[in-house]
Amino acid sequence: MLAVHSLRRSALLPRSARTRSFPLHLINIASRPFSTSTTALDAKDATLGAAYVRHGSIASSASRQYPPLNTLLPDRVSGWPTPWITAEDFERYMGVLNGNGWGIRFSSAHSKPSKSHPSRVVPELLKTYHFGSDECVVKFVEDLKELMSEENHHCILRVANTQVTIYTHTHSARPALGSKNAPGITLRDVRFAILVDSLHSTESVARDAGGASSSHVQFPGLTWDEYQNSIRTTMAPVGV
Ligand SMILES: C[C@H](O)[C@H](O)[C@H]1CNC2=NC(N)=NC(=O)C2=N1
Repeated sequence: MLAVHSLRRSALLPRSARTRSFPLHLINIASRPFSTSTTALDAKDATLGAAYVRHGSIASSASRQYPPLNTLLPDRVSGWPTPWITAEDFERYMGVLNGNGWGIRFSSAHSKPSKSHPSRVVPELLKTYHFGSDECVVKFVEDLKELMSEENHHCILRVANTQVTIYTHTHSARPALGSKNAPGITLRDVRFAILVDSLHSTESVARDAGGASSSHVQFPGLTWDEYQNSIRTTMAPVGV
């Protein structure tokens, strides 16, 4: 596990070696068919790995076309706690995010226990990126660090050789219908995920063969009802 804020800049590539600076130049991410598989992710993260399916191997009987991710970037969110995504947000963003390799999981791995939320289980967006070299991983992580600072939004990174998994949820958040604050997925996470994808695409373009690779793991898509159901069964103690 690698918390980005623990990375020392000196351990990373020098600024002069970098090919991109903010603001982000969003490039087209081609819209691709997305399988509307209704397989729910297991609420326990231990079994989640079993739900991983290689991109392209999911049956595409009910595929839909979604607009390119970069046309969907939500505006910067202000204010805390941030509301959880609504059914409308879910419909608008989750299909296309899922089609681009993002999944939702419920996990207690990245949240602290509190009186109002003893189970610590939190929904989070996650995606695994594969890179062609260590240098690309370092470059990606450095750019991520900058993105987190720009967005004032902090994710968890897991780096395993040339594979980087990103997990994002909003700590200071509020269920749409609940009265108590509880961490969850908000438009901050959706926006962050889209920006990370554009970052990765930019890295791919900036680097020649042997650089970033666009291959990713495809998660099964969740319906809004399945998402709500998982929230109810895993986060019941917070009264949502
Ligand atoms: C005060 C500061 O803006 C907050 O602590 C921000 C920082 N980064 C954050 N990142 C995430 N993921 N969730 C938050 O609630 C959050 N809060």
